Amino acid sequence: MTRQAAMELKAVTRRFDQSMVLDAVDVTIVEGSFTALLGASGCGKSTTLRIMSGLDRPSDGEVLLRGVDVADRTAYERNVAMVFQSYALYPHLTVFQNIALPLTMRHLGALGRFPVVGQLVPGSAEARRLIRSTVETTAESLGLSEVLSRKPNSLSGGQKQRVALGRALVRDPVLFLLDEPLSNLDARLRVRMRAELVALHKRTEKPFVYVTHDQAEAMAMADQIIVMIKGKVAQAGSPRDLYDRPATMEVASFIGANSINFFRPEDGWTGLRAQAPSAVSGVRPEHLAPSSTGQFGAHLETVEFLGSETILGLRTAKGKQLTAIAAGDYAAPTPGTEIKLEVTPNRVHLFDPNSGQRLCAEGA
Ligand SMILES: Nc1ncnc2c1ncn2[C@@H]1O[C@H](COP(=O)(O)OP(=O)(O)OP(=O)(O)O)[C@@H](O)[C@H]1O
Repeated sequence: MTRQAAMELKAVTRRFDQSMVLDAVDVTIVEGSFTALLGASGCGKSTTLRIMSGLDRPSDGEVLLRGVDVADRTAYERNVAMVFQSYALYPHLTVFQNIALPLTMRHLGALGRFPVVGQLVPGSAEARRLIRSTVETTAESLGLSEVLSRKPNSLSGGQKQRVALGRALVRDPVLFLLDEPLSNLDARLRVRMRAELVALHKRTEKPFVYVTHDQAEAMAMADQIIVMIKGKVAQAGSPRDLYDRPATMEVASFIGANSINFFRPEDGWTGLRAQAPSAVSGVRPEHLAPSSTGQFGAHLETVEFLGSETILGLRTAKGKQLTAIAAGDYAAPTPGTEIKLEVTPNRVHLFDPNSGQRLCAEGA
C-alpha cells in the first residue's frame, strides 16, 4: 500500500539577495515516515526545514501539506511542530508551563490564562483540566513526571530536550520538524536519545523530518535519507539504497562510517579497468581487507585498533592513500611493511570521472 504524502516541496528555490541557497528542491515526506535531511554545513538543510514549517517562504516553487498549498499559512496555522538544537524553552516558566504552552494558547483566552481571574472565565476550568491531563500523560511518556515543577535551568541537556519534545507532542501536530535536536548532548546521551526519538516516532506514527550533518545518526534513525549538497537534493532513498547504490561520488563520500577510497586510472589498480577504462572505482574501507591472495599491494602506515575491528592506513607505490578495515584480531605487521589487499567481489562502485555520476556497480 502506498502511503500518502504528508509534505511535498516541488521545485522549491530560495534566494537570499543574489545567492541561491535552495535550487529547485523536490522532497516528499510520506505519512508515518522518518526522514533525515543530511548534508554538510551550509547546504541548505535548515532553510528547507524552515520552509516546511512556515517560518520561511520559498522564492519559487510549491509547499504542499497533505496535498494543500500552504504557501500563505503561518507556522501556527500549518500545525507543524518544530524542535530546535537550542531547546528554545522559557527559563521563567516551569517544565509543566513550558510543555503546556501550546495548549494554553489554543484553549484559554487571554483572561483565562491568568491564575486567579482565569478561574472565573466560563469553560476555563474544563480547559485547565484537559491541559493538566495532557501535560501529565505526555510528561510521563517522556520520563519527566518528577521534574514538572522545576525550571529549565535546573535540568540536564537530555531533560531539556525532552521538555522541548513534550511541548511539540502536546500540540498533536501533523508533522514534526527537528533541527539537529541532539547536537548539544554528549556522545553517550545522544545515542540514548536517538533510540528514544525512534521509539517516540513509532508511538506517534506521525512523519518526522530530522536535520543532521551526522551520517551515522541518519543511518541509524531514518527510513528515508535525503542527501543535500550545495542547495540541491543529491539523492533520496533508504539508508541501504544510499550505501549500496550511491548516485554520485559526493554521496558515496558522505555515506558510510569510514571514507570511501576512490581509485582513478592513474592510481594503478586495474581491477575493473576492462569494464570501464576511464571510470573512477569506489571501494569502501570495509570492502578492502588484508589477504595473502590480495589483488594489489600497499605499504602499511597506521594501525588503529578499535576492539571489534582494526583500521589500516596504507599508501600504494604510486603514493595513493587508502583506508582498509581488518578484523579486530588481525595481527598487524609493523608499519612500513607491504601487505596485499583484497577487494570484496561485487562491492566496487564505478563513477564517471567527469560528472561524478554513478555508472554501475560490478554485479549490480
Ligand atoms: N536569512 C539569511 N540571509 C542570508 N543568507 C542566509 C540566510 N539564512 C541562511 N542563509 C545562507 O544559506 C545557506 C544555507 O543555510 P542553512 O542554515 O540552510 O544551512 P544548513 O545546511 O542548515 O547548515 P548548518 O548545518 O550549518 O546549520 C548558508 O550559506 C547561509 O549562510
